[in-house]
Amino acid sequence: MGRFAKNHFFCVHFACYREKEKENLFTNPMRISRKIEIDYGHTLPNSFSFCNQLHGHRGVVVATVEGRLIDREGDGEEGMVMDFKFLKEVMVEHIHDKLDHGFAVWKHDHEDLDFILKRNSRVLVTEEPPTAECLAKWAFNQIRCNLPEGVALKQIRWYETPNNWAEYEGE
Ligand SMILES: Nc1nc2c(c(=O)[nH]1)N=C([C@H](O)[C@H](O)COP(=O)(O)OP(=O)(O)OP(=O)(O)O)CN2
Repeated sequence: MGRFAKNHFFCVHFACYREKEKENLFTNPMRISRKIEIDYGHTLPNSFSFCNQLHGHRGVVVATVEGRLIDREGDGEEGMVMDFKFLKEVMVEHIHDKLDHGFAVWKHDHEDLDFILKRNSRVLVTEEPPTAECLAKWAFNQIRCNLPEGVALKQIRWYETPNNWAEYEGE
């Protein structure tokens, strides 16, 4: 192949590659994550450690969602999976505002439940002991159905402490 032909071949292929890349940017799904912080109390009554005490955490919750980039020209969310601001609003309404400064208590922990229900107005009664695992699952189910069309929840990561966390990705 001559030099001109070679250059032409390269340019055509490069242009196609750039077009494809641009196309993929909007058609391949991408993931974004948002973090919120939450102060809550809990107790694990059957734990063999100090976790069986009534105690509190500053939890950190990270939601990861997946979707295709919005390509509607002029749209405020153009080039985004969804605006971080809207993801935060969903997390605040359905996770933070249900537990922040409240207490998570296991439904079978009758002794603590009786006391906490008398004492606190914000109580989350859990199906399982309120471990990081249980709360990650709860948070997942809280926001799963509250996301915009075309955006799927992929994971909730629940940090009980800076060193301990659980991840849940649905069933
Ligand atoms: N698998 C799980 N194990 C434990 C949970 C849990 O939710 N899931 N929870 C606890 C306790 O509630 C406690 O909050 C964790 O205590 P600890 O391990 O002491 O956490 P720290 O980050 O303070 O520990 P460092 O050793 O200082 O890092 C227990 N287990």
